[in-house]
Parts: sequence; C-alpha cells; structure tokens
Amino acid sequence: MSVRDSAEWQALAAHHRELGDRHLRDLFAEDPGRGTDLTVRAGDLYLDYSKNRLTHETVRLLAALADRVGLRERTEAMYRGEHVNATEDRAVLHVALRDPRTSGLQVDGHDVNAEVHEVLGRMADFADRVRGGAWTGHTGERIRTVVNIGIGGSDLGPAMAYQALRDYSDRSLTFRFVSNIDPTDLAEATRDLDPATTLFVVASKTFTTQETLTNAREARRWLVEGLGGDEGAVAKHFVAVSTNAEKVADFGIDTDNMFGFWDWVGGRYSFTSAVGLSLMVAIGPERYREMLDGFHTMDEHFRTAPWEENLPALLGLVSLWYVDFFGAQSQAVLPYSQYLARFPAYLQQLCMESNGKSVALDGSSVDVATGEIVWGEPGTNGQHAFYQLLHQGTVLVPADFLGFAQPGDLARDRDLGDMHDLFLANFLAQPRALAFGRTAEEVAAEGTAPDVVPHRVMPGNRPSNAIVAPELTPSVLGQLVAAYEHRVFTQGVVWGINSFDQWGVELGKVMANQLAPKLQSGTAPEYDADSSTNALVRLLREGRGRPA
Ligand SMILES: O=P(O)(O)OC[C@H]1O[C@](O)(CO)[C@@H](O)[C@@H]1O
Repeated sequence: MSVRDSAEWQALAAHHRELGDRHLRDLFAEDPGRGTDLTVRAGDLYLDYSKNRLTHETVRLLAALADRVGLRERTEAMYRGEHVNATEDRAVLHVALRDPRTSGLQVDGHDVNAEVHEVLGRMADFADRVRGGAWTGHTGERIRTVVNIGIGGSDLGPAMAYQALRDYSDRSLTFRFVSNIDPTDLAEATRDLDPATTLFVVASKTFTTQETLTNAREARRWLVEGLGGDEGAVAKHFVAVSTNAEKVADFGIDTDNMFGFWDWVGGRYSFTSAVGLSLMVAIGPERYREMLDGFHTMDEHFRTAPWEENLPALLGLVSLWYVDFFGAQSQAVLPYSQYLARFPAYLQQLCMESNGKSVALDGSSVDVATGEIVWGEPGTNGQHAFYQLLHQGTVLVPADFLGFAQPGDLARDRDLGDMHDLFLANFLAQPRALAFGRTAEEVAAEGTAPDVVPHRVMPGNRPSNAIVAPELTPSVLGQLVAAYEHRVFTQGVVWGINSFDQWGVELGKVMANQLAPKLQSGTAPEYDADSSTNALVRLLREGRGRPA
C-alpha cells in the first residue's frame, strides 16, 4: 500500500486543508509560548522550528506518520547492520564509524567496531607522523602540503569539514582538494607546490572513478618528473583511501599505505571513514575523535528520542510537510558562518543523491513527491544575492538558518566580537522578516507613496528553521552533519525509497566513456550519437584543432 493511502497521510492532508493558508503572524499571536515550545535540544544543538507553518497538532500527525511507516524499526534495522540498502544488498553502517565501542557489533561475520578502530588507529599514527615531521618525502624533507584527490563523497566531506574546522587545523600545513577532471583543477592546485614536500591522499571507495584516477595519474606524473624521474618516490608521496585493495595495488600505491573501509559505507556517508584522513591530518587525531563523538551523540539521540523531541526526525518530517503538502521543491541551507561555505554543497550530495528517487523499494513508481533541490550560500552573502526571491518571489522555499553564538578563536583573538554581533543580528532578522513580513498598512504608515506600497509589502509566512550552537567546534560539526544524515534517512523511510543507492548517476558515466575516444581520436570519428551530441562533438573537435 502506498503511504499516501494511509490514514496518517490522509489526516495530514485534511489538516493541511485547514491550516494551509494560516499566517505565521496569526499562529504566533494565538500561541504566545510557540517560540519556546516548538523547539528541541540535542547535544549542543538547539532547533527552533516555531517559524514553520505548523502547529503542535501537525507535529503530532507527522510523528504518527513516522510510526506508521516503521521509522523506529527501520532505524534499528540500519543500526543492527541489516541489509537495508536492498538494491545493492548491503548493510548501511556509517553510524558504526563513530561508535566509541572498540568491539561488539557483528555484521556478515565481521566485528565491525574492531575493524573500524583498527583503521582509526592507523590513521591516527599516520596523521601524527605527518604533523610531527616523522613522515618525510623522498628527499627526506617533511611534508608541507597535503592534496586530497577524490570526488563526490570522497571529496565533499573532508573539503567541507577542513574549511569548517580551519580554526582547529595545523596552520603550518597547507591542504588542497582536487576533484574535477577539468585539468585546471589539478594544475591550479599544484602550480606553486614543491613535489618534495607534497603528499597526495587519493580517496576513492571503488578506485575506479574516472575523475579521481585521471587526476591521480597526472599527479603521479607531476611528482615523479619533479623528483628526477624516480618511480620509487611514489611510496613516500601517495597514500590511498579505498575499499578496493586490488585496484589500489594496480594503480601502483603500496597497500601498506592504504587506509581501508567497507562496502557498508556509502560514498556520501563516508566522511567519518578513512575518507576523513586529510581532515585528521589537519586537525589531529584528538580533535577528530571529538568530531566523531559529536556524530555519535546525534546518532544516539536519533535512535532513542521520541519523534516529537527528535531533532533530525523533526527536520526530516517538517521538510516533508512542505514537499508533499505545500508542493515545495527546494530547501535553502543558509549557514551564518563563513567556515561553513561548503556545507550547502556537501548537503547537496547527501540529500539529492540519497533521495532523488522516483521508484519505491518494491520497484513500483512512487506516487508522492520525493527529494528536494538543496542549495544555499553563507549569510550575509546570500542576502545580497538571492534573498529577494525568498522574501517576495512566488515560490515557497523553506530555509534552514544556522548560527553560532561565538565566532571561533581566530576572530575572538582579534577582538572582533562586535562584528560578530552584527552578523548574528542578520541571522535573527532574516527569518523574522521572512515569517512576519510587513503589511500594506504598515508600509503606507511610513509615508510610502501609494503606487509604491504594493512593491514594498513583504508577504511573510515564509517558513524557516533556526539551528543554533554555542560555537562551530569539531563536535558541533559532527552533530550537525549527523543530524542531516538522519534527516535524509527519515524522509527516505516515509517516502518508501532506498536512500543508499545512486543508480541515476551511472548512465552519464557510461556515455562519457563512449564519447571520450570520439574527442581524442586523431582522425574524424564516426558520428553515431544523436544529432545534437554529434554537432557538439564536431564543434569541440574544431575548437581543439582536430579534424572534424
Ligand atoms: O569514492 P568513489 O568510488 O570514487 O566515488 C565517488 C562518488 O561517485 C558516486 O558513486 C557517484 O557520483 C558517489 O556516490 C561517490 O561519492
């Protein structure tokens, strides 16, 4: 039976018909306790979801829907290591990556905790050696720059987190992240580097990804050439992070220098696996453990808290309320922290690769809307770019505002507290303006010319969440990312889809492999694709000075 036919879904539909047009101004006027009642705390995070178009009754109905679809049972099945990724017949155990227990959970005949901690130990040893200068390059010099080569889940997590936790990173080391197969990405990243002091971390779950292997090959060529042509240099300057030891060895990286993980870690859920190696080198094993503990705090909260007090579940259920009952198609994520500049990009993969699905677990087509377009920019930059549409446009865009009471040590040491207050004032003002707006009467009362009044009216009733934490520490970052991971899972369970596969990205990869020889060949190729692609191939070949 489709979730749509359930009594719980129908109750929400009926409730939406009653509540749909109610204005947040009225909801706040009717319920003075709303601004503190519709909030929840988990770990260091405080979620205020009162500026959403809902009431306590909505939350009760959404919680009933979560029960109806068996969210609790599905969560337990995931944490137990059942193969909840049915289309790939795999367990989904990213929560085990941050579990502080060093042994116990048995899955498919393996002690998962023990294996996780063995790799974490090796990572810590390696990170300490690079940070302390004991790991030296081919010429005996210490490493000064770490270049992470990976894409998707093997890039976005560490790249986002490195930026988020710069305040905690070893400033004597430089970190760069190369992902795009556009040759300019690698060329720019290595342009001013000395091969003798550069270490490459090649991260790829499968170790078959075209972008990563091509970049890694070019990086190796650059390194070997730069160090006098000695292939022996590779061992000191390349380490791998992967599940595929065979392919790592084929590539020419000694598997002693490989940090493994497992097929039960999905790419976009892999940043707390060995994929976090570059980050661990940056912030050190101790801070890294604090981050893992932050993840674990949220994992336990999600597993145990009742839905109405469950921060990730509420995030998922409230967003679903907009997607399925208000027809919202996108979700803005607006971090008021420059350190979180890459957070929206990270969430794009997490949310859209997970829940951009139109087939249910049983193979039928879904009959409810799924997924959302996730996007955003750090405040206040976004305010001067796209907020106009959020305030007065015709589309409904629920937004998550993220804010931190303290700006971090660097800004604090420079005594920039007043500046941070201004920043926070913006963080407070925007959701308030979105929710409550400004009426025509209010605009006219300010002496606005009558013909301009309609242009200056702010309709309000635009929903948002505020997520607040004391400071962006490693632990808080972990809590935040885990909250969004479980938000995605919550949505996926209600929608009845598999949030852990990504078949939709395969076809483009196959076609790219078919088209590459047509661009590369020295003679005019056979034009056997569609007429549009054929014409574009011809144009690009001409542009590259090749016979078309
Ligand atoms: O880590 P790998 O195997 O190189 O894959 C990179 C990315 O490619 C995808 O498979 C598809 O985009 C992602 O899920 C994954 O994070």
